[in-house]
Amino acid sequence: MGIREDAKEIINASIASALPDNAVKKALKKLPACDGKIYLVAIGKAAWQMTKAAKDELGDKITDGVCITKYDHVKDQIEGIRCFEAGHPVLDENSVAATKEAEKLVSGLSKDDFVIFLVSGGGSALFEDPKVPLSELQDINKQLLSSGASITEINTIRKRLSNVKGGRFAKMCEPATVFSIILSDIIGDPLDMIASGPAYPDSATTEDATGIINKYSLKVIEDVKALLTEETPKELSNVKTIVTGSVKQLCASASIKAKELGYEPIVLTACLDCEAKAAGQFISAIAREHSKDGKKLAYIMGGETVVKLTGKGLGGRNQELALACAEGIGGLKNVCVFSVGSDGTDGPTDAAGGIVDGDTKEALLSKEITISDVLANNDSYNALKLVDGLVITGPTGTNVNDVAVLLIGV
Ligand SMILES: O=C(O)C(=O)CO
Repeated sequence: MGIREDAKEIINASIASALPDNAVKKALKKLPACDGKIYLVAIGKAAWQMTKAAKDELGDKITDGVCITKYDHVKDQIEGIRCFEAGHPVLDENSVAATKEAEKLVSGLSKDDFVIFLVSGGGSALFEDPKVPLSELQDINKQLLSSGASITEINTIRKRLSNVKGGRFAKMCEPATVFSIILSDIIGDPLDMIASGPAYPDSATTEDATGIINKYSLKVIEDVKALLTEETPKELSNVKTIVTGSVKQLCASASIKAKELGYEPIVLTACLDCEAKAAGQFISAIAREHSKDGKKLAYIMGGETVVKLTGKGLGGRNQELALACAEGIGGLKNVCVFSVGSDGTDGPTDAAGGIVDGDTKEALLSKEITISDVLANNDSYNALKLVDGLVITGPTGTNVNDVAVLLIGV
């Protein structure tokens, strides 16, 4: 089998291991006895998959439920659950309409009732009842997403402009108990930041929020500035939280599969969070150093890089990482690098990420395309498409960050 086929096996195995089904079922076995009714609200890119697992586990014990996920992520109807699709990475009117359904579901509950709240990344855009006009919030989200701000910084702002984020959804559920199961897609599992923490006390402060606006020179209206000075709930007494899945698991599975395929796996980090281009350059330096070692090696990195948009092209952080790497590994015959998002969508594209090898740079040059120009225009999708460099998985049903692997053959 060739090195690219090995790469594809590692991609499939690591994503499959990060599916939330078993984790959700296991967590629900810890659900205390309930004297009232059980409701379900699920948000995020993995919401459908998590809801399906919950329904399989609890069946008719769920009185009613709302599942909100990204477009094309509802795989089928789930009996007794209303599934909605909405805009991501920037929210839209469907995000707001679906969120209103969830709000209605949890209003007027009793202290004996339970809300099973299934949270996954992507929830910030999909689950929203804005405190500012939708168009204003969409504009701020676009500015934040292209600024190079980290997800923690982005969500610190989002929380203050929302009626459901930053612990406020849990407040709406009072006096019912919220049983929150969180699939982590942020490095270090900061529970208040994943999907902007609708059921977790906010650790960030108004000073943090204002600092972020200044740091990235964001243009915001006066109403927004005023909201940033309002504090979010710092304590919640009705929430029990279980965190499942993470990028560490994604890396561990990549490592197991690589070993099975005869590579010596080296997990370098599960918290890669620099600029995508820088990560690609770094990985290519490792490739140049070790490509002549005469051993099959697999360097594994998990995390979530960032992209500071300078151009108008199409791409995503994983595709940029892979393409940046292609520049530095050009000519190395025994090397392949991929970077994929476990959710199956990288940026606003239909690709999960990118895959490159020592021939990629030459293949692009033969089409008069230089990698530096493509990166300057953030157009990695269109370049990789021309050289069989896209990894397409479709929506995977999970969301636990990204994994990048450098494979060195003999
Ligand atoms: O906030 C989100 O929606 C994220 O994707 C990070 O959890």
